[in-house]
Amino acid sequence: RPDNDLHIGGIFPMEGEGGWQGGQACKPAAELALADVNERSDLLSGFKLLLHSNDSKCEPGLGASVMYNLLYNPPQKLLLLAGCSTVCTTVAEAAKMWNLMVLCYGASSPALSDRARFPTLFRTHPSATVHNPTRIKLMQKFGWSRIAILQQAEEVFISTVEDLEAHCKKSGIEIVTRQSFLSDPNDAVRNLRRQDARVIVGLFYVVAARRVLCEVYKHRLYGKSHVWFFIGWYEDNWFETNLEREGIDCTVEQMREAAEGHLTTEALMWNQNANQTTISGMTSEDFRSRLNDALKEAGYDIDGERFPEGYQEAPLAYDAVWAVALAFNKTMEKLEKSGLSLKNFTYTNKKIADDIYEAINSTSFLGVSGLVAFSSQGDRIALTQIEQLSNNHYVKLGYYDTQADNLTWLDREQWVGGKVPPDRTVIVNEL
Ligand SMILES: CC1(C)CO[C@@H](CC(=O)O)CN1
Repeated sequence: RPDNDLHIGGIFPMEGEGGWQGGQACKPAAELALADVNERSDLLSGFKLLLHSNDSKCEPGLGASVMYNLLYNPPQKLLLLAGCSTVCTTVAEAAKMWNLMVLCYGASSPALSDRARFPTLFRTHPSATVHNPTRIKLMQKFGWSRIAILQQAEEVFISTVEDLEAHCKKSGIEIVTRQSFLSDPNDAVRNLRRQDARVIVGLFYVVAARRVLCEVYKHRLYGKSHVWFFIGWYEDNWFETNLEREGIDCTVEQMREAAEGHLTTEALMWNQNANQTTISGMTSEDFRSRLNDALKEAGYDIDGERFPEGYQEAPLAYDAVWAVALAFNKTMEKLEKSGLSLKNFTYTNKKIADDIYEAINSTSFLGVSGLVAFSSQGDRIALTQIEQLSNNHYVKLGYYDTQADNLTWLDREQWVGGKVPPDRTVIVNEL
């Protein structure tokens, strides 16, 4: 092998039953970025970045064996890219033993924000807790200080709720009840009615969300006296599809009626300013058309049935490769001063690993996913977007920059009863 190649490992969830198969769009996106950074003569001074990847199926065990094979088969790898929270947890917990940085492009679990367990983890995918300051900001904007929480009993939602509770406590927002369910939300929704919950934050995967919405319809926990916060990364028509297949005993009309007016929050993964040139020279829309071509090449049909999973997160994988290239570039410049290069890295060389860590830690560039920068826990710092479902389609209500505490509001919200629903029963004294 020529010795001016720098090698990294890539662990992508391509197929598999459970979890997220986001590697389908994220792997092509990462490969686009590799081609782009290797084109740049001003990056990596003559070295080429090569990606060696395998499928984890979003299974931690398979992810571990893929990692083992990447590490114990030449050439030596300098860093690992990975997707899926479960796989990133396993890979990032082990990687420190080989002094390897791990860059996760598809991991939302709040548990990963832990430098003690994951000292070399960085992620271009924001943690699920990124929604919480936005939820609080909206509650303060609409004067809601009495809320309820309904969650599915899954690790990512349990730790997100713990973070939300801490934010509520700090902001003086009372949580009247926190209901959780494993797969049948019936009792939990009934308890919300009993507690007269009016503003409810819902945290569950999309299949559970359909079951919740039908129960909400049955218990009449919707309309002019209730506000729901749902997660914003479900498909746009999530509340009216798969009803038969999943045994939902509500009609499309009933689901639409119950869903009308709900709010959603989500992390922004595509740079909003569509004609802003990013570090690669592309705008995010240029990236979209190149990605679409690459996906068609790979046999996907982005207008039809074979839509690739991970399309939404593809900018995170593209920018993860740029973050690696820029960090390696910075590290090479530093190493050259002492006559060394990244070719001197070995799995036992903590010194060079620390240089790479420092370089990634100080990342700051405009990527197709927006500004790429990491918190001290290695978490992606990201903007969030707020939408509302009005007449069966999502309307953008605004954006929130947590770091700057800046809410951009478009004044498009509509309320079923014509005014902001109160967070509790209001007793009107007849004068
Ligand atoms: C927004 C979503 C769908 C959250 O889960 C991520 C996958 C994971 O955390 O395992 C991918 N992106």
